[in-house]
Amino acid sequence: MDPAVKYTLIKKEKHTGARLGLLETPHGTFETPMFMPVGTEATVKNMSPEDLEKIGASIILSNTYHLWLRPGEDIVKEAGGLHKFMNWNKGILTDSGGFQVFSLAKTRDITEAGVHFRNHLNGRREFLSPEKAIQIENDLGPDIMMSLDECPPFFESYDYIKDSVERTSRWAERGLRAHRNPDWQALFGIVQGAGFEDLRKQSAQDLVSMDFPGYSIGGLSVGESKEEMNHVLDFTAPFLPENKPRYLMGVGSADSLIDGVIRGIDMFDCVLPTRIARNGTCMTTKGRLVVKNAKYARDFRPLDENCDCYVCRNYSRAYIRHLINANELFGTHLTSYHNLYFLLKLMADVRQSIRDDNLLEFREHVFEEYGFNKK
Ligand SMILES: O=c1[nH]cnc2cc3nc(NCc4cccs4)[nH]c3cc12
Repeated sequence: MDPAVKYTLIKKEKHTGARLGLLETPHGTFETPMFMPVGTEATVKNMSPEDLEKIGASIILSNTYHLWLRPGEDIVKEAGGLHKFMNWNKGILTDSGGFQVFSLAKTRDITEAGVHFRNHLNGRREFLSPEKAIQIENDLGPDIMMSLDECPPFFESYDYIKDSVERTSRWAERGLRAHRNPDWQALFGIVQGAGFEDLRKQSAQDLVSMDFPGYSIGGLSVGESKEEMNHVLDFTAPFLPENKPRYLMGVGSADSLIDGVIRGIDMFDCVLPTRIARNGTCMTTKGRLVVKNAKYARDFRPLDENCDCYVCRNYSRAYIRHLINANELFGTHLTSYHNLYFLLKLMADVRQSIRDDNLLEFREHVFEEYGFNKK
């Protein structure tokens, strides 16, 4: 049986662990490394599918937790699945809900069977098991889906993390058994283990022994420093097979994306570009620009003078500032469009620097110009 998703390693960058790859999915073949915009409730906020296509988005995310609670996976299934429901014909990946339960739900209790929590919308008691998460993702119909895992606090005790890793591995096994559509939906295992090298190794080895078509590295971008995240990636990525995609969950700033690619990561997602856009903060090649700031009231330059996106070619800081301050939805559309373009363009430049074997020079340019070296 053909796997739902096939990764081909095209080229290794000469001086780092970076890889140029191709990810074949039932909805197209896409280049990696890639950034995946987040569309939590079956829409990338303030963006149309046409605009997402225009800026080069290949795979977008939606969330099992949110769509299960509202509108219900049954409605999405009846619509013909997520691609039809949201009119997106390229790749879709769903997270499994565990992380959202821990970051959104009120009161939650984790047991071997699964996680009990109160629905953040109506306060009702809910229960999510590894099997239930897989059933929801099978019904939603994404190309790539995640096993139910526990994303523990990064600074928990060794014993807590060890127990959590072992339960996450048992849940991954249960998810594999419950998965109904392995020929057109690729189930990824999620490696946990916080900052402990031996637990990251144990988690990776458990999941690799189950032969998933791809692996996520979870438990990061949860408040630890960028140095700590990079250190965990240094020793975790090599535990994963070279011929499978590696997905770092929740990472989406220019510096972290580049440092993740250097350490062998192929796929990234983050709410950051669209979340900060909603309060008028823009990513630019000269650092962050808070466009609602009064100093831009008469600034008729584009958000970013080095950007060739539709927004930067047609609208000024003064106009976008006005829209954001007037709570005009078009304003957040423009800032969201630009921020997503910025990260997708950055990843295109990263892929080119892998082809040219000059990723470290590109990193230096970005860190210097975009202001990441400033202490
Ligand atoms: O271990 C994980 N398992 C399943 N999903 C995740 C999603 C994740 N997203 C972040 N960080 C990005 C954030 C988004 C919102 C608050 S933090 N870290 C994450 C870790 C996990």
